[in-house]
Amino acid sequence: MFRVRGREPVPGDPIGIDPTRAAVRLTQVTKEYGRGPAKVTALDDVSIGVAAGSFTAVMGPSGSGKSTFLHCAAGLDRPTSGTVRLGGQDLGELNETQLTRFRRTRIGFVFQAFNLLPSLTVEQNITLPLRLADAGTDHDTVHGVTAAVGLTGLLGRRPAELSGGQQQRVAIARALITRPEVIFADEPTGALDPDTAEDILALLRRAVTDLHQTVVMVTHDPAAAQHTDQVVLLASGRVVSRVDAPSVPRIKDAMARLRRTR
Ligand SMILES: Nc1ncnc2c1ncn2[C@@H]1O[C@H](COP(=O)(O)OP(=O)(O)OP(=O)(O)O)[C@@H](O)[C@H]1O
Repeated sequence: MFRVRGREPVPGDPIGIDPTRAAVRLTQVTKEYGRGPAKVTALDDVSIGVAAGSFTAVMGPSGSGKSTFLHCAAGLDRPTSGTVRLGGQDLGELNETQLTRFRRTRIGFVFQAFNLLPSLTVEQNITLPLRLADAGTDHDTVHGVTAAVGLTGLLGRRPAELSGGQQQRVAIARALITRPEVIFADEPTGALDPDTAEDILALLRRAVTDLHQTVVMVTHDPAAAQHTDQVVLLASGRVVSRVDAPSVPRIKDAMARLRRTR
């Protein structure tokens, strides 16, 4: 992701990634909250590309802009300036209705709190994005996805009848069902015990490796981030560092270096 090896960024092409390989591409994105003395620059001129079929972790200290990055990249919020392209679509060109439809059909979301609808069965939760998009629910696709996430046999249950790890599997299946351009995951293992968290991260890894999905995950946890292909470190709203082929020691080292320079 980001820079093709050996290629330096050039003016007008701040990212240096082959655009045909970018699933998400932010160009000079700034996000400000408030005005005047109360103004906060949560993202500060961020240019970054995420290659299709990659697994990326976004890390950084509290308040560094991780959630804002995720919200802007996923079309949940609009940048103050700059452009976000997802699957070739400039999100700034879409009105609110179009953007909502785009999110439903082209983007998958996985949250720490699972965000399942309690009154729906597992199967109904998983197929909800298809029904919201007026798309047909093909039986083979539903069963393929539920088997891939290990939920076979649980389709008739309701979320309250599942463990936390099983609920997160439902959320991941729901994110996968539309085969989105990108799945954005916000602390997806934050509410899980370490063993269950490992299972969920392995599942996200398989979504990338076997199903060729693109996953962007915000996390505080180096143990979670080591499952990814690259870690992007944010500080004060800027991308300050990147760790390829991350391991826990390499991530901790990069974070320690970041703390020393702040
Ligand atoms: N709606 C908002 N209004 C005003 N300021 C905001 C708003 N949302 C975020 N901020 C500010 O923007 C900055 C970045 O916040 P953000 O939530 O993106 O950081 P974060 O890295 O996700 O933090 P954390 O790890 O604590 O969740 C912070 O200074 C925060 O206070």
